[in-house]
Amino acid sequence: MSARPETPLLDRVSRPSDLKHFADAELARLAQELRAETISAVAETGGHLGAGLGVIELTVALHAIFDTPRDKIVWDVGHQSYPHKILTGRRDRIRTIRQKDGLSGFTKRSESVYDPFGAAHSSTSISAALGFSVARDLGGQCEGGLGDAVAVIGDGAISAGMAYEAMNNAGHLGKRLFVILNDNDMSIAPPVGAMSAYLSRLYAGEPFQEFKAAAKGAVSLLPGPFREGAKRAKDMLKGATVGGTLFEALGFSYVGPIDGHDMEQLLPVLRTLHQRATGPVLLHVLTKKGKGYAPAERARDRGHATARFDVGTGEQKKATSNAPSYTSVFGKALVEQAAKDDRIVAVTAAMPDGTGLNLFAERFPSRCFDVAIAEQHGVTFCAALAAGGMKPFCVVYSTFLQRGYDQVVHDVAIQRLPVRFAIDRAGLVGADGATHAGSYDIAYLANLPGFTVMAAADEAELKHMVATAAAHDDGPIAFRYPRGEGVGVEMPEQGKVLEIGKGRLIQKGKRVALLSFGTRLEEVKNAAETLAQKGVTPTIADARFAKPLDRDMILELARTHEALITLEEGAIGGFASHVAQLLAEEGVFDSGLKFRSMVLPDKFINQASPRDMYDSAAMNAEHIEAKVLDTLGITRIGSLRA
Ligand SMILES: Cc1ncc(C[n+]2csc(CCOP(=O)(O)OP(=O)(O)O)c2C)c(N)n1
Ligand SMILES: CC(=O)[C@@H](O)[C@H](O)COP(=O)(O)O
Ligand SMILES: [Mg+2]
Repeated sequence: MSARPETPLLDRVSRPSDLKHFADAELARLAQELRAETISAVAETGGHLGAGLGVIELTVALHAIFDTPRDKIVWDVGHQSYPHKILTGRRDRIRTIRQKDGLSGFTKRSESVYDPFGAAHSSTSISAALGFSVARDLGGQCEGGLGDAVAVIGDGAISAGMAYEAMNNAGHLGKRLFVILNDNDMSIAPPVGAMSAYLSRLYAGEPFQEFKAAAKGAVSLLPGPFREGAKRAKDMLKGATVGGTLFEALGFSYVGPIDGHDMEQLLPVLRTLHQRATGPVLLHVLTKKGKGYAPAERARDRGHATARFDVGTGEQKKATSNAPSYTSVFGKALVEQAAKDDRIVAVTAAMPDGTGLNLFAERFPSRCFDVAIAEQHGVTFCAALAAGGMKPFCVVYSTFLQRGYDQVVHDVAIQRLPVRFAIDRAGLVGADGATHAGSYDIAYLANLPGFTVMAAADEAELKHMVATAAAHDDGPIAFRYPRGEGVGVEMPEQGKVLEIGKGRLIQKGKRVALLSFGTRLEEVKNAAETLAQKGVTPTIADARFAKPLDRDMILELARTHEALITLEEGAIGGFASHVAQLLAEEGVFDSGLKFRSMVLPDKFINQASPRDMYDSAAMNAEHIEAKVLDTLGITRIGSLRA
């Protein structure tokens, strides 16, 4: 472990109000200490590094000028909030971030009064800040009080429609509200789209340099609101406003762009805005993702997310893997299918690397579309691609597909369009916690008429499902697979097209049948080994499909066993509900089948390792074993219940 940095000024900060006693030069030095502390902490824990390093100065300046927790700072996504957490009384726990029982990697209301609004999915901050402003003006009350509201939103996050819905509303209402556009010209990958190009144009011209000089000149004159300084500051705001920006058309005063790492610009400009704003203001701040830590600045993703690392060298401490990741298996399998069929196209919403589509983009650049953070648009775009005779793969994390659910129902399912949904990060994902859990897709897709829903039990199955989806033209089809590496099974040369609605028998046993949907199958096999030592040999089946169900196989399992237990990495209302519905309708319960389901519990599970999270969900091998024994009346499971 590297030595902790010397932080004499930061050591004097236990809450943001302590910053009020610092002179501007001290605030600038404090920012450097905060940067060193952030690097040192993330080196120990891993996590989102680059975004936080890019907003160090902004974080200090906001807390020095605004009055939190009365004023509400809403960090979009929240992955850049580590420095904010350090300044807001959580420094002593910052080295627990993203760990079991530790701080969340995002802002979280239950964690601190200084996190007025939780996040993790992007582009919600302006809506939330506007809500606080309106509540304030209507006399609302909340913990910490209600003062100003400040949304800090990145250039990536501001690509999403929701941000414009909020600005449209805010511009109309005209209430005092601060939006800080943190423009580092990066999303997770380099940003794409016309909006990104537009933002670049805003700072391509000269005003930036003029503004810098004006801001520096104003330092000695501020803060007296009615003295010469005020006049200079006001002139500065007027002069900096680039006429005719999109933001002005939406009813905001646009200010900037300013250098977000230069406290001599940030402090006076923010002070001026704080003193004088009467309506919605958008301050455009230019920053560098990963700022101040060379390995992050150099990295392709600017240190967006990192494993634990050595501070001196920047070398990350990654565990070696024994099997390929599901994501890479998917990426390669899709390239193989696309090489045979030029109607296959692929769509990602700002996650080309995370979804493995980078491989596809390299090979078929004209058939791969990064639509930016715009899941809703991405889904409808795919629907029309399908209507136009293409074979679109909408490749998305389970949790982010939630954003596009109406589009899934209205544009895809109702029109029965053959969009292929490749759903990565299915189930519990680990360090990102509850906001990123892929818990709901089985339930929210399998309830849609005409949808085919599959889950891969291992990486070979995933390859087959890619082939199956490519071949499936009869309506929408989805297949899900988890974060992380596969189980190390032998990989087939070719993906084979699976028969729709047919599962597979893995092991024939007696008394109890374990019907698994997805990658719990490995845990089921492990449980079966231990059960065998206790004289119980379960039948094991892989359902493959939650919709359509393999009715014949399920009814046969029910007919030939005393007990049937389903398993899935999803919330209540998914695969098990469909099986239960089938069994009920077929009258199977009338003859006394013992039916149990192992689903995610009805609670949000905080971050931990995936294994620990499945432990708290009571869904690992030992829980399966206990469930079998309990169901068969062999022993009770009390001690293993979640
Ligand atoms: C709805 C949604 N889609 C995708 C993501 C994944 N994601 C997290 S951060 C991020 C990039 C955000 O870029 P930006 O807002 O510019 O912030 P920066 O990291 O550059 O500071 C993405 C795509 C998300 N959190 N939410
Ligand atoms: C903040 C955010 O939403 C992403 O950075 C997310 O943490 C990525 O998750 P993976 O590490 O699973 O790609
Ligand atoms: Mg950015």
